[in-house]
Amino acid sequence: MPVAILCSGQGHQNSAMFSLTESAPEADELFAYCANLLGGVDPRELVKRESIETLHSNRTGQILCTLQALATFETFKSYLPSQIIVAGYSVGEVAAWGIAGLFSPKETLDLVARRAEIMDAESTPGDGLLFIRGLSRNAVDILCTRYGAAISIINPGDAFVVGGGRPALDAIAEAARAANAQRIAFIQVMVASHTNLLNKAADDFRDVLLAAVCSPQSPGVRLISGIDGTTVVDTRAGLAKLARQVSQTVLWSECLRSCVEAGATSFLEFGPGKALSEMVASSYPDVPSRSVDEFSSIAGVVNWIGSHGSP
Ligand SMILES: CC(C)(COP(=O)(O)OP(=O)(O)OC[C@H]1O[C@@H](n2cnc3c(N)ncnc32)[C@H](O)[C@@H]1OP(=O)(O)O)[C@@H](O)C(=O)NCCC(=O)NCCSC(=O)CC(=O)O
Repeated sequence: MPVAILCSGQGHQNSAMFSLTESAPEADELFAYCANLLGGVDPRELVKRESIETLHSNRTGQILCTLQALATFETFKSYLPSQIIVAGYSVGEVAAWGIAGLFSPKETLDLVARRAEIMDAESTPGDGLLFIRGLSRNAVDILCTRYGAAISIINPGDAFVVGGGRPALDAIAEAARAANAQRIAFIQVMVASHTNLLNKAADDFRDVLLAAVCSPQSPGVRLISGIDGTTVVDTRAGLAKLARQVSQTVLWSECLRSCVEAGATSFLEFGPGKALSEMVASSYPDVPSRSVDEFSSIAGVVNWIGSHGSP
């Protein structure tokens, strides 16, 4: 009974994001290592003392989200079934490669810090992401073309994330409202991820990835590629896609479909937040899905895994 692990993207960093893992001995080394990437401050302290804006700055946000996924995996990996599927949403895809064993946890954190720095170097203040639900793909494409933005992520159920500069996103939000979109929300992400504004960043990140130390994939793990929802079978081709996702649309609805077609009998989101597990609940109501963020104890997660993903 494979469990599909979903690694969250940026947008829901918060002061309590490490409340389950902060005392887990399995994750302690990772927190200590991460402090080196965060100006010497332990991330468990940092999330409590820094402003919400700082937690959502691009580099800090990418590192915190990746740490959350890796720390959660270290804490719960001995309870997971022998077969898992792993998919990452946006920056979560880098963490997914770490969970699949292709990068060590420390290498994964170093890579995500470089990814963020490279993206920041190609970004303009005001760049960001806008969520729109309730318009067709065609209607969103027309708005993007008209105002100079692009679809960053395709979620299930006529839900899209659009990326671009702030003036373009403001104009699209207004036009989407006029077109009676059901939900329009700015996401707390400071880069126009997965759009052609980051073409150069994708090229630069490819060079970083190809120079990284990559190990064979862990047995029993199926890793899903974000830009097309296919299973990674060839590491070099997969790395090229991991780089391209920086400037290319993420087909998240395809990723979820692939997980289900590969036999996922439950989904566990590693957080922060529960947006991905809620998307699963809407699209695949018969498949149990939860986020680790919804549990108040390690034992609660272990019990859930035990009843939804036996070996
Ligand atoms: C943007 C969001 C906050 C929007 O979520 P919301 O819940 O507010 O909005 P929603 O439209 O999904 O849901 C609103 C209500 O509508 C319901 N609802 C959802 N889909 C529906 C459908 N198809 N039909 C009818 N109702 C529906 C929901 O259950 C919910 O009900 P009810 O109100 O009853 O609950 C969320 O999608 C989110 O957190 N996404 C993750 C953040 C993200 O996209 N990050 C980008 C990462 S980029 C990144 O990481 C950059 C990088 O580094 O590369």
